[in-house]
Amino acid sequence: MSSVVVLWVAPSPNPDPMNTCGLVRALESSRVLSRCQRMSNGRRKQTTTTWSSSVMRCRRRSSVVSSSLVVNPAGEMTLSSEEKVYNVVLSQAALVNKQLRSTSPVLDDVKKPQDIVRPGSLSLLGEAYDRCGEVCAEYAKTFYLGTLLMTPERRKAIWAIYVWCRRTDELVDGPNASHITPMALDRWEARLEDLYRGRAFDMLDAALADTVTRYPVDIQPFRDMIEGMRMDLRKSRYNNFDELYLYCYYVAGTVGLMSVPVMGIDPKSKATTESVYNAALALGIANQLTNILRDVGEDARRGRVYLPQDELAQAGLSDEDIFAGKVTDKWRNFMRLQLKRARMFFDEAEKGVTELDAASRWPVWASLLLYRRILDEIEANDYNNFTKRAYVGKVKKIAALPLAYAKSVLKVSS
Ligand SMILES: CC(C)=CCC/C(C)=C/CC/C(C)=C/CC/C(C)=C/[C@@H]1[C@@H](COP(=O)(O)OP(=O)(O)O)[C@]1(C)CC/C=C(\C)CC/C=C(\C)CCC=C(C)C
Ligand SMILES: [Mn+2]
Repeated sequence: MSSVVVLWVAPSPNPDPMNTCGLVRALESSRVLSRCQRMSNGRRKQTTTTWSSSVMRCRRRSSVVSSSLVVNPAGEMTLSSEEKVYNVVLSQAALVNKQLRSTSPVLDDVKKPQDIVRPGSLSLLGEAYDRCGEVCAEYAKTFYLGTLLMTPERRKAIWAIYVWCRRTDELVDGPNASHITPMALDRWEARLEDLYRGRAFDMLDAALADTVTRYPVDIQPFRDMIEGMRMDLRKSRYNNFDELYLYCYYVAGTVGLMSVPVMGIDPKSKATTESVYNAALALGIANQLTNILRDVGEDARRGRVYLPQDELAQAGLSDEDIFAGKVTDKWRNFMRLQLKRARMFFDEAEKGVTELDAASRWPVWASLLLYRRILDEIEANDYNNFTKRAYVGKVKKIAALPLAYAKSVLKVSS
């Protein structure tokens, strides 16, 4: 298990049972707040941070240097989502440390024995990966183009992961979504466990089964993504940012953790593996927050509000305002803070992109720049995310690609 040291911090004499810690003050003070950052050996050091969440404000309210604790709806102190997720980051980083940063031959060059002894299955596997590439090209053209810069082995592995994620998302978001039950998700998870044991159900699973034998990709983020889909089935409101953070980790932060072992870390990088994983997690969270802010109206029409209820209340807003869909000054102010937080996660992510293997940086930069642009478009729409979909036009999209390329070559962050 992970070596994270869970600091027990005495609860404040007057804990906030509703966890109503808000975003405003957290953002105001985020640059000076101390955050308990973990070091690669599992110890922690105090450092200044730009991260912000209502959780942090709770920590301060506890009048301690730092706490990993929040108060749950039953009024009990419990580990914050950030802390729970960090345990996954640590175990994934440990797994990768063992393999990616060892002096063993580059994984790309390793021929798996079964490829040599079973040539028949090799071509089947080849077909499976090709199909993954086609699906990827169909659903995410820009991203697919980016993967073409990667080495052939890495590109195929990323396609296989992409396809598994896309299929998982389609279960709850696709045309058959209304028939999906928790039991169906249990079956999907059983299939995942099987493929990790080398027993693939279909050819797309077979591609992933092969990928996970080639790269140190832990199963936990995959399980967690399925958990996120379960959460989506049973929950349509989020009391606070801590709850939302966990959801964002499940459905998107996991993608970052799955991808880095394949994309690789620059052998010249001085960053800790853990910090790169943290950045990958941040990019997933940033993307999902952006997705949520873009789709407020669309989600509301499905009866869903992914915005933290306590922050809405603090802004003088409620679900009714969202269903009414009127852009008021209250809404604009609320949105400004939400955008600010999403941008902070993008900033955190940027620090890690430059540490990735050179050939993997471009698609990540492209995806980061393009997704972050959606936030600018929400502003340009005067925060009307009820009836206008923030969209990055083709010209802007194309213009972002050489910029992404330059950033990946020059190894700079903005
Ligand atoms: C280069 C790159 C982007 C690699 C990721 C490849 C990959 C495996 C993607 C899978 C994405 C996927 C299908 C996820 C399923 C859940 C889901 C749909 C999440 C939402 C994505 C946006 O998709 P879309 O706009 O199509 O949403 P709709 O379904 O239409 O609503 C998400 C918002 C999140 C996806 C999360 C990422 C792409 C995380 C990327 C992070 C990394 C690749 C880590 C990079 C490393 C460092 C160090 C920064
Ligand atoms: Mn979706």
